Amino acid sequence: MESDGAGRRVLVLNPVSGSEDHVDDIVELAADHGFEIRKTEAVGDAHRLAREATSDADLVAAAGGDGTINEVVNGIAAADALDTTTLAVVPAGTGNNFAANVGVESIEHSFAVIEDGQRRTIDLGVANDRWFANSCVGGVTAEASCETTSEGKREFGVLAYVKNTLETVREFESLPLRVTTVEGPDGEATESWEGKAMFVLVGNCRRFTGARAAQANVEDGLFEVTIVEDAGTVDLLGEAALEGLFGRDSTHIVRRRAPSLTVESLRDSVQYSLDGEMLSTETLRLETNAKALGVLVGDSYRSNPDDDDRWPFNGQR
Ligand SMILES: Nc1ncnc2c1ncn2[C@@H]1O[C@H](COP(=O)(O)OP(=O)(O)OP(=O)(O)O)[C@@H](O)[C@H]1O
Repeated sequence: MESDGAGRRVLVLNPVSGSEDHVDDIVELAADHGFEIRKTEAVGDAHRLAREATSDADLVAAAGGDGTINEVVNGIAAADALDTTTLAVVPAGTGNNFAANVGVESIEHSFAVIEDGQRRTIDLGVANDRWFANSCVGGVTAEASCETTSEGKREFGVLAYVKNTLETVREFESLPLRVTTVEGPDGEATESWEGKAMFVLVGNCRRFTGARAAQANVEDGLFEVTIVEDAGTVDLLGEAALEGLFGRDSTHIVRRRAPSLTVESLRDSVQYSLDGEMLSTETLRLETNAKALGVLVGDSYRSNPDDDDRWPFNGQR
């Protein structure tokens, strides 16, 4: 039921995300919870439908995977309605990374969160002129992300992520890049890294560590940046080699925290994946927009995951 005093509720539904068997359940639950339902029919519809919805709805739910959420966030931003809109997520994609990171476990659970969840104001990222909620990844990961298996998409650690990606790619050329991170509020210095990278992983809501815990601090105005350097002739698919590469003593991983950064290709255009949506460019400028959007979150969401998790920056690893 629509709660007292609430404005209109619109649910943008991608009927072809994930295993495509979610439509009936979501339509029924959404109607029970007072939502008007707008189904997408093609790529780009979720953006348009969300943009249109903001003119008279203050709660917009995105039902689909990370790509659908990305379009909905961009639609809300295009309507200049980030300040006045609350986003809810109904996980109906393959990996549902963003939903997991904000503590939303299933379709049924998402409607419980819509009624009783907490509203947190989270950071969003902007990459050139496109918004993203979860992560921006460049390099082989981006090119391979559409081939990644659903099981692989649920693996969160950088080790599993990189291994899974490399298994889907036979030949890979590393990227000559310059990554310049800008100084942050907690003493982070402006730093420039230049070299050959296999991956550049920029997490807003998502972190890429050796651990499986996936949620980054999404209220701190900072990205968590992980550069995986080209490891040369190592057999990358060997488990032991990967442990050596990406383990705690690794010299092949560069980590930074920064409110903004620039990734410049020293060769051709690079493919980036923004929450799974592709962008190709030579120069990518990334900025956090601190506390940009209200999102309904479940109980397992942590405003500061470092309080109960270990992260390389807090000196515990
Ligand atoms: N009706 C439609 N027909 C075809 N494509 C659509 C339609 N509606 C949305 N799309 C596109 O489907 C793509 C994939 O959707 P989405 O990322 O939400 O699901 P997924 O890939 O199954 O899940 P995840 O990204 O969480 O792994 C998006 O790029 C979106 O633009």
